[in-house]
Amino acid sequence: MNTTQRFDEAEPSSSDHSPVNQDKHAQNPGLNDALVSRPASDAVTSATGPAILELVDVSYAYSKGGKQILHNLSHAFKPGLVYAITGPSGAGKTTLLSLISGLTSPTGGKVLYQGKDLGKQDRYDFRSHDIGVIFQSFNLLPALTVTENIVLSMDASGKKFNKPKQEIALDLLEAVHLPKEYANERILHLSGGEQQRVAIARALSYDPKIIVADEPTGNLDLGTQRDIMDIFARLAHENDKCVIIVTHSPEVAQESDEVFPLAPLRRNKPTSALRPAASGRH
Ligand SMILES: Nc1ncnc2c1ncn2[C@@H]1O[C@H](COP(=O)(O)OP(=O)(O)OP(=O)(O)O)[C@@H](O)[C@H]1O
Repeated sequence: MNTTQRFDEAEPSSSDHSPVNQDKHAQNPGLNDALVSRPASDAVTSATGPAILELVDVSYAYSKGGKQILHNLSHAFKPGLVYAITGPSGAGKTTLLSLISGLTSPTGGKVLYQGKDLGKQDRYDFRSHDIGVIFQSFNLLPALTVTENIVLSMDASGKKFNKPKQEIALDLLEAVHLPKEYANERILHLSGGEQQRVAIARALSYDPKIIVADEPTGNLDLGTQRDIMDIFARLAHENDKCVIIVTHSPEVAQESDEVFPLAPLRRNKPTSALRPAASGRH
């Protein structure tokens, strides 16, 4: 487990095209196939390898009000693990997710992606290829169908895929345990839990290395919550993704490999205590 603090704000990204992700236009290797069919015994983890994302003395103050939210946070996020960012309301969890996903830049310190300063990379490119974000409100387009929502993200990524996007979308539905009959259903006709699964499928559609989710199990029943967590665990442990989840749920924190608790800045100084993986897997 982990103890830390928080950070950042929303400003346009700089566009220094660092050669960070050399394979970003490579063919999609078929994450969905692996996620559907790979037996648990084949689990792969590179959790002992280098960090894919790193916070280095990250601080953040919103320009409006100037209140500092995060102060000198440092932490390494590795592929192959599920991380839970926890903390009371207002501690800065969503702010931290904005920094990690390149939506905002720290006002102090750096976020490194594959060892290089994210602030000096093309953050649009990062967001459309390298990180999949699952928002609390899903952010799906209600007038479009399930498949159309997924394919839209694939189109926006500019990646080449090794089979038709519609087929990949169907495989992704299977991966998130949504019946294929839902493919042509409009988003508005789906329940909250079903929309959450579509949001996950969409985030996976261009095979990002990092997946972040803001309260992905909020308002879901326990069975659905467990299933969603199982999907995230398989993405990390079998597909070597770095999964970062913001949650208020003790169950979700318990099922993650590492917990990164944020304390409100005014009350507590930054800390760096880590909780060991719940399962002892790593
Ligand atoms: N755009 C903004 N401008 C100024 N202050 C903001 C802005 N967005 C958030 N804040 C403040 O930053 C602090 C952290 O907000 P944030 O949403 O990151 O917390 P959180 O831990 O995700 O909370 P919750 O669990 O309630 O979602 C809060 O005090 C909030 O009022």
